[in-house]
Amino acid sequence: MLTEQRRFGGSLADLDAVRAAVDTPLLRKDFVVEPYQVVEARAHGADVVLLIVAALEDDLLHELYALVTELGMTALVEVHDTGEAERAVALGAELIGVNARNLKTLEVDRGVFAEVAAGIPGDRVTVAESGVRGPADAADYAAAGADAVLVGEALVTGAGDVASNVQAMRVPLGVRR
Ligand SMILES: O=C(O)c1ccccc1NCC(=O)[C@H](O)[C@H](O)COP(=O)(O)O
Repeated sequence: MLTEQRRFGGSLADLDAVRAAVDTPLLRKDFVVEPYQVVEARAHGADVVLLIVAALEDDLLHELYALVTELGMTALVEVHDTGEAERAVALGAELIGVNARNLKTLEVDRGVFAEVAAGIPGDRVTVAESGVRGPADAADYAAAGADAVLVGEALVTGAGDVASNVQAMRVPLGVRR
């Protein structure tokens, strides 16, 4: 759930509404830079908190990661390049997202996933984030080694309803490298 309001129009109220509606694990997707945002995420029912390496000095990244873990949640540690991936790996992050969207320009370059994921050990769960337009992009990310994809826009702009769009993006295990 996007809770970032200024650039992406999300809110904690949206998180509350979805928490009330589903039992599945919920990600708070926001620019988390303060411990209180982690506590707030827990209070609003999130199970996973996004930590964006590019936005966090190492000390703060470690502090927030420890707090997420202490509160019984999981951190999705997001990276955009190989240097950031090294920091995520050194942190001990088990769930690492490679975001193909440049957060400054908002442009997407799907090729970034394969480049960056090459430096992430196989015992970490990798998430390919952004730029999935449909099942073919999900399959391409899987073939490049992604364990999961994070999809936003295509779920609501795709041909079917959200549930059938999600279903269509499920990739058979054999497609993974
Ligand atoms: O991408 C981020 O790191 C991010 C952080 C905080 C708020 C919003 C952020 N990105 C925008 C999105 O959530 C995108 O919709 C998401 O990356 C999915 O991309 P797409 O499937 O291309 O809509």
